[in-house]
Amino acid sequence: MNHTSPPSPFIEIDDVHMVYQAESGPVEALRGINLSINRGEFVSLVGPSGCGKSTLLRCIAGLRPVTGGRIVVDGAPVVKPIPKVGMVFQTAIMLKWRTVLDNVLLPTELYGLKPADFRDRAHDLLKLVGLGDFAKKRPGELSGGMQQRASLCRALILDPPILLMDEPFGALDAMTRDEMNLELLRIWGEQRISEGAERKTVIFVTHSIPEACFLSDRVVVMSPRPGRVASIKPVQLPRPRTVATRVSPELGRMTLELYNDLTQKNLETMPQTVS
Ligand SMILES: Nc1ncnc2c1ncn2[C@@H]1O[C@H](COP(=O)(O)OP(=O)(O)OP(=O)(O)O)[C@@H](O)[C@H]1O
Repeated sequence: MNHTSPPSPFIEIDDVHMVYQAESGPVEALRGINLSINRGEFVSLVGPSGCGKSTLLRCIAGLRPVTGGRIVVDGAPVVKPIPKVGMVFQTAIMLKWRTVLDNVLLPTELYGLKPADFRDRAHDLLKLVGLGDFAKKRPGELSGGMQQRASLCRALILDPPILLMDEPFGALDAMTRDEMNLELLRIWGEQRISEGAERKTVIFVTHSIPEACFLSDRVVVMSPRPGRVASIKPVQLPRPRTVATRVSPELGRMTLELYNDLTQKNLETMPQTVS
């Protein structure tokens, strides 16, 4: 008999509830979330505004304690902020008086490490995202897209196995956003920063269904608040995904399916265009 059990998921979200104690009274943000994510998987979260996507990311990172259930990362329950995580937010929060390089190196200081030991890696990462010549510039001299690239480098500086991204490209223009999608996929799996490095596990929050489909292995659709998992869709588009993938009928079909899931309507039969 074969007693080998399948490997346990890298991130396990087990019946998670989260209630904020706001001044106006309790706000139930998450109700009974169950989700297992494997090592190296790229998972997107989509759902209506206020359904708890950011809350779930914060709980996974250990920045917010759950009020029910539990989250286990790499076998250990999350009870405080975990260093295994790099976070990227909608706007690149950069310290404007520091150079781009010193902004990228910030997490080393926060964790009491020597920034000098990470300088080479910071330069490599900046080169990887096309900012090799901007290390000495101040953030104010960079465009929004460039700043977001730099904040991606900052999230990657300690080489965390998990990347949590909260609408990271939502504030960018459409062309830059498309470029950043490709950049992210390249960093995630199609080019490793160091030989033998493991593919990162990514959880990506977005309001854009086509973006979620384009990037992910699976898309998790959340219901309106209190957030629950409404459906989980595997994305079977081949990798590497390219500009051609973006205009493929398969991506269109998948996007429509997810719109239908989200809106609980069959948009295919409605006299309107989906953009
Ligand atoms: N610090 C807080 N105190 C009280 N309520 C909060 C707090 N943060 C979030 N909430 C509430 O919890 C719910 C979920 O918020 P959250 O930001 O996680 O949603 P979201 O899905 O990320 O929204 P969006 O898509 O608009 O960014 C919302 O109703 C929000 O008002």
